[in-house]
Amino acid sequence: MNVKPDFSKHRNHAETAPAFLSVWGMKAYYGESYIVQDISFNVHEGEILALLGRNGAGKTTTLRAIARMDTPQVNHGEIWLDHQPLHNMKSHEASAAGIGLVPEDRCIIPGLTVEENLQLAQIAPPIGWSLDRLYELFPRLKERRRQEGVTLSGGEQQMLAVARALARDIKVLLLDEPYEGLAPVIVDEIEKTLRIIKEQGITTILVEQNAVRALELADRCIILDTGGIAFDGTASEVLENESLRAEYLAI
Ligand SMILES: Nc1ncnc2c1ncn2[C@@H]1O[C@H](COP(=O)(O)OP(=O)(O)OP(=O)(O)O)[C@@H](O)[C@H]1O
Repeated sequence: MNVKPDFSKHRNHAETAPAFLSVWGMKAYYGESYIVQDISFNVHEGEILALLGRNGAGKTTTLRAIARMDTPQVNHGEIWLDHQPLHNMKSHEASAAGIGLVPEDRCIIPGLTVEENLQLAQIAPPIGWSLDRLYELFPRLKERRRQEGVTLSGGEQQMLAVARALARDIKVLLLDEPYEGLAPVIVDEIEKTLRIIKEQGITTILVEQNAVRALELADRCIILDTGGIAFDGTASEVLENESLRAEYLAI
């Protein structure tokens, strides 16, 4: 008999803990396609949450919904950030409220230097870290500040994308596959930076295909499976649970 493991006992965190970022009953669609299917979860202030799951599980869609991008359409549920109702906001308002989305394609602006990319992020309030503070965190960006952003290496572009998010006054960093296509030594460097960002009190949601690396960094983990939450618990619970990893993460 093939008995499917039951991880549902882990699903109750969203109902019990006080939240900094809270997603409740969120349903997200691309046109007629029902992608994120009534999910609820909490993120606590200062923690790193790994949002994991197979290809197509709905991770990027969830990040985009929280950031209030034009797509997907969220037609049910609530999203609260530090007592502010994100579900009533457009993306620029969510950004002003403290959401910093770093998309998978990094979106470095062509024709602008590293420094101009950072300055552009600070053209309107709320302004976050100063250029000096950003360059202290990312010395490589300081070395290359006069270089056109799109000519940086993949790792450097990822650093620039994260720095650009921090250049605004954010409360939550949403990172979509920051390790994608990067050599392990560069992943080490970015991971180190994310630990420093955490020490500065910023809350992070990390979507990553490299589940082991993400779990080593994260405090908590949510696993999505076909648009629903299959697991909500600590990162170490996932690392220690072989059947859970095999079932949803293929690791
Ligand atoms: N713009 C879109 N229009 C229609 N369907 C979309 C769109 N973007 C994503 N989808 C669909 O939504 C589902 C979830 O996609 P999503 O990108 O959120 O998954 P994911 O978990 O981030 O996957 P991956 O790890 O492969 O990036 C997929 O079936 C995908 O084909």
